[in-house]
Amino acid sequence: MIKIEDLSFEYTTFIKNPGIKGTLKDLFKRDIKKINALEKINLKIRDGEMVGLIGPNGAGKTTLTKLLTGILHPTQGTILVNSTIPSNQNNQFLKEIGVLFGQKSQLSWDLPAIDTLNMLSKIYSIPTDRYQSRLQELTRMLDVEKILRIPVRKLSLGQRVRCELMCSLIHSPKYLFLDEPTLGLDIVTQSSIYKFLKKENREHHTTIIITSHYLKDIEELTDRLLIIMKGSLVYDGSTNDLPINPEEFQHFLIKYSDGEKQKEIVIDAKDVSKKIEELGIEKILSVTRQGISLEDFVMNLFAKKEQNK
Ligand SMILES: Nc1ncnc2c1ncn2[C@@H]1O[C@H](COP(=O)(O)OP(=O)(O)OP(=O)(O)O)[C@@H](O)[C@H]1O
Repeated sequence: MIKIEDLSFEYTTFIKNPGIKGTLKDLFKRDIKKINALEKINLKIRDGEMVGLIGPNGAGKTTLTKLLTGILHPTQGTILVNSTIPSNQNNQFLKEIGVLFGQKSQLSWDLPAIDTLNMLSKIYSIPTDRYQSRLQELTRMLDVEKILRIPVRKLSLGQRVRCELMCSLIHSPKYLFLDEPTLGLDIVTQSSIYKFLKKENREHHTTIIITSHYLKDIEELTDRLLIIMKGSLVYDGSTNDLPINPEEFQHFLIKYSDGEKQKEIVIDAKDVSKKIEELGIEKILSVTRQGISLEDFVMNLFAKKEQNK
């Protein structure tokens, strides 16, 4: 169980004064600026739940993930993950969590992923037979047989993300924290990763908390949605209970070739297949999902709530 009570977090930064005079002044006295990243968050997540955390840039999603994994210590309030305070970072706690930050890599650029995995098995003291069977299971589920022994620098982004997921899960953690794991991936790879995560959750009862900018992705993956805006939790509920249909905000960018020129068109999700058919599949260069504007979405959500009062 994850239990968060009255959690607030404030970053303290130093203001850099401009020019040489400013730099000299900074040597003697630094001006401090406080940023409220999270304010009074209360939340409970049961073991085995899959929860989606969404919010616009700067909402506080990464800060919350860092607090849950013990990288940051709360300014106020408490967090308990399986009755442990994450920022105490005891060894048992570290064995119970898996983390994947989309923009940070656990893999070594010049080494094949299998070397990192072997190293992690030692760090987590996984018994050899358990390590081998988990390695086989993840290799099969993530379809990485052919890429585990290739230096990471030669892999595509999608292949790298699959190897990163292996590293986050090799020690069979009870809690998996994913911060934008599918950033930059095409739709097919995204949905194969989501399929994998659902399976991992179902078969191992792993609690998964996944952060994204995209409401639609979270809707496909989880039943419970948390929306965070400017450091506050503004929605905690089932994706089915959302008073508006997220499809309304979903659109795709289709790039296609029109003779010699490359063209592009933005289109509603519901019209995508019709448009592809119309243009002719052979002309399609790429189809990318465009994130909804979360601000629009949340504004709409609350506008509807106000209307219903
Ligand atoms: N190291 C830091 N020092 C100072 N302020 C920070 C730091 N990291 C984040 N912030 C600020 O805290 C707030 C929350 O940031 P956070 O990265 O948690 O948001 P986010 O929802 O993850 O955003 P994004 O989707 O852009 O990653 C923002 O105002 C951000 O500018």
